[in-house]
Amino acid sequence: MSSGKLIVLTGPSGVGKGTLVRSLLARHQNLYLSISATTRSPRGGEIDGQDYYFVSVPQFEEMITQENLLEWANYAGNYYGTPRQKVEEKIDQGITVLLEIELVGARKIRETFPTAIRIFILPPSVEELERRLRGRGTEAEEAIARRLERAKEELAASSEFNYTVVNDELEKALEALEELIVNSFLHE
Ligand SMILES: Nc1nc2c(ncn2[C@@H]2O[C@H](COP(=O)(O)OP(=O)(O)O)[C@@H](O)[C@H]2O)c(=O)[nH]1
Ligand SMILES: Nc1ncnc2c1ncn2[C@@H]1O[C@H](COP(=O)(O)OP(=O)(O)O)[C@@H](O)[C@H]1O
Repeated sequence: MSSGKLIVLTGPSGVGKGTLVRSLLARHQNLYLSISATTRSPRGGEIDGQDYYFVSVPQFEEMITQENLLEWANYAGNYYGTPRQKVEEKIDQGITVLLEIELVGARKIRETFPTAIRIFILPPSVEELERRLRGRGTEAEEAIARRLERAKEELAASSEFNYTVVNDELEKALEALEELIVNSFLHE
């Protein structure tokens, strides 16, 4: 059996990564989304072990020390990281794994997992990105400002990725992503 693929999705906060990933998983039951660990507080409606593993800073630092994370980063004041074991298990089983992670983590994966396909999701414009982020209504103004600041750095790095997809019309962006993922199966 051949190994599963690793697909990395990165893009600024508010661009629609979560929305796109949810739709992809609904349409393709054979994809596995890695659940990250984070020290950020859960948002209303988020479930521990489903959206994230919500952990304390000492717990997260222990995961780093024990080398339990495939990659990790500090983003807008909180730690985020990919638990290693599950991802490796799924790939060994021939299952395609999605990581939805920020830029520092995606760069790390490029080094440690060079066969990963790294896709950057772009907004139609910075104005629209800001509208989506505010429209989501999940962050306080200070957190929005930090995310927008970080968005500029991330957008400037989009050319480092294997592919970019503009999330203007959701359905079109989904089709473009599906195409890239399906192609990754064909070009072994
Ligand atoms: N490096 C890394 N980034 C992650 C991980 N999990 C989530 N992120 C990224 O952390 C950033 C903040 O995530 P979150 O607080 O859920 O906010 P949102 O993306 O605005 O909904 C996003 O860019 C996520 O893609 C992870 O395991 N590793
Ligand atoms: N193609 C799109 N057109 C308009 N709004 C979108 C589109 N994709 C996502 N959104 C909206 O933008 C907001 C941010 O999307 P979300 O998936 O939470 O982004 P991210 O996970 O990248 O931070 C949400 O309110 C979502 O419904």
